[in-house]
Amino acid sequence: MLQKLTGPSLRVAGVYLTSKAALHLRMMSSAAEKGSNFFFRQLFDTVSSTYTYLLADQEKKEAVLIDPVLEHAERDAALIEQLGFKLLFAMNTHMHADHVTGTGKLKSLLPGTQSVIGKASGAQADIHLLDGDLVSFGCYQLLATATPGHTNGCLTYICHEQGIAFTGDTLLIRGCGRTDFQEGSSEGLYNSVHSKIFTLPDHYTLYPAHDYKGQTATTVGEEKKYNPRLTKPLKEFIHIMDTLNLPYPKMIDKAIPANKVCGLY
Ligand SMILES: N[C@@H](CCC(=O)N[C@@H](CSS)C(=O)NCC(=O)O)C(=O)O
Ligand SMILES: [Fe+2]
Repeated sequence: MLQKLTGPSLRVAGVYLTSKAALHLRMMSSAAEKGSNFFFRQLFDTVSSTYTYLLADQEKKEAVLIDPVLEHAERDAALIEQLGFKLLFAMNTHMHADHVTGTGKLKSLLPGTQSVIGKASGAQADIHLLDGDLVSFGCYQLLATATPGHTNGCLTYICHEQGIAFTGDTLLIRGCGRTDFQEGSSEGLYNSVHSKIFTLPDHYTLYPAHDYKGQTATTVGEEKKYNPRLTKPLKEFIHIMDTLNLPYPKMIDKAIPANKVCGLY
């Protein structure tokens, strides 16, 4: 289920929740104290070093998949079926440049699944999210939070009930997404991270879309202290980003047109 944040709101960790969402959050906090039925699995693509995340409510059996890779759509669908979950949403954090998304293929492998991406990405999908939209699965919610900079349409998905966030390529472990293509903006990325991610509680665990060194997760507190780029003043950050000299992603000319149509090209 997709909800919009409207009406009275409560500020929690730098974001505004409607009174309904805030009530839900308080209910979930007490549920977590009693024991959680939250399912979490981090999956990996060795070719593009992409992480895919399967989240589910194990009682209600409703699941979401974040940043699936086309070549692993069968693997992911088989896992979801084995676990008895219903995949509600196959979601992207942004329009990827380094791999083709599996969202379109998952829709045909698991009928009833809806594809989801940020509206500002310019990509096709069943559901286009705006900043502040809530994506529900079972008794859990992901708060879509606009974090432009790596691309215009980048979203960070925050699950306040679990104290976790999926940062896509906006914030990588001890790094961040490059800003030299897809309408990238170093200043935009810096502001997104400082206003939307570094304002979350220090203990929140952050899961990126990629890691190239075998690292799996980080926390807000760690990145605020040790991120070698984002701990610097804005001017220095922009200089770092301007002089990264990263090679052009090998798949970009194929991936972007394919990802505009959910990987179905
Ligand atoms: N070599 C890889 C691409 C590596 C790359 O550019 N990664 C992106 C995220 S995927 S759009 C990035 O933002 N990297 C930042 C960094 O500091 O590494 C390929 O050819 O696909
Ligand atoms: Fe990216």
